[in-house]
Amino acid sequence: MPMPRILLPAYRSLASFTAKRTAVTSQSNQVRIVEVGPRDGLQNEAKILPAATKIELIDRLSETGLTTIEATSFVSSKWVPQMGDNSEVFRGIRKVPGINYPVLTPNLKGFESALAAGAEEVAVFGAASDAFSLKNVNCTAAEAIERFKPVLKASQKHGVRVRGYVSTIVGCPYEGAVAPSAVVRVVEALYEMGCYEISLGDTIGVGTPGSMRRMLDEVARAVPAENLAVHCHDTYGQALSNILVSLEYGIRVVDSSVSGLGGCPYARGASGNAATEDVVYMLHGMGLNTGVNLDKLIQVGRYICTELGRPSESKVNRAWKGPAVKQ
Ligand SMILES: CC(C)(COP(=O)([O-])OP(=O)([O-])OC[C@H]1O[C@@H](n2cnc3c(N)ncnc32)[C@H](O)[C@@H]1OP(=O)([O-])[O-])[C@@H](O)C(=O)NCCC(=O)NCCSC(=O)C[C@@](C)(O)CC(=O)[O-]
Repeated sequence: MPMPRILLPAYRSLASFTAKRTAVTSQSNQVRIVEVGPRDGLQNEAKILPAATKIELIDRLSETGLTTIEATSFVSSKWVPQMGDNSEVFRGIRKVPGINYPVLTPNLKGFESALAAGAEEVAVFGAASDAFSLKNVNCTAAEAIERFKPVLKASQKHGVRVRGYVSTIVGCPYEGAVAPSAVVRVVEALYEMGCYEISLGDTIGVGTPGSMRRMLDEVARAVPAENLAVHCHDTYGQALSNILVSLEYGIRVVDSSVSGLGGCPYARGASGNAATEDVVYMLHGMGLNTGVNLDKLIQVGRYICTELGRPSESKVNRAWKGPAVKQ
């Protein structure tokens, strides 16, 4: 039977990983959501919430069935004041067994502070474009990779898992379109360095299914799909479509932010992530399992939006009339 056209790119990209394919196929109904609202969401909100509210947000998210909740970032508070209470927040949250609470660490100093606060998983964050990297972490993309090496070394010593991010995977706010080969370079470097998963960030949400496919055609050949995640901002309203494309490639980890909070303070014009409520609604509607209780998640979205004094960016949240509505 001829393969449906929509599945062709996924088939091609996975074909070179025959052994891995079995694993992907056997888990293909399970999608893991990485909730980034408390970090990516709140780092870009004008209103800085008290640590107690952030802790309450994370504790409520822990009740929804999510298994990964990015809690905060150990970056300079001069650069990102919204995350200046990182240790207090991380120490204050209830650590539910079975849930990972990763934190961002740009360098060894951040890693050491995260470790002291009790972090068991960290994320290093690189970029495919130098101009963005310079604005974000004050060094080029290649220099950032050098800063990660001691972090990876220390993490191995302390048994801490490391996730990697690559920003500007299809477009940079300062350089424009980004070549897939530039993304591959950073993804490969992070993978070879020991990151267990690499999240591909469309930082300013300019990607379309076309540019995502062109990028994934090359990236999914370089690194197995089971080690990749996607992180799609929704600036141009393309996030769900781009996530759908990533599923075709066998990717089963999706970053999203409750009620679509946030963005990156060093990416001009970037809006929030794909809203977790919208992502979960779409995935469940496709028969995929996330383990997330959508009704509980909706309530958390409403809670944090009330605290921030702004409406939810999630269409599902705004429309939600209760779990009786058939998806
Ligand atoms: C990376 C640095 C620190 C380099 O900043 P720098 O100025 O180049 O660093 P430095 O090593 O020269 O140190 C300067 C000062 O910062 C301190 N410092 C140095 N490191 C740390 C640290 N870890 N924690 C706390 N303080 C730190 C250091 O101690 C010193 O303090 P001083 O002597 O002036 O008092 C800075 O550029 C920074 O913090 N940038 C923040 C970047 C950021 O958080 N961006 C947002 C997250 S990335 C993102 O959102 C994208 C993503 C992941 O979501 C994916 C996507 O959407 O694409």
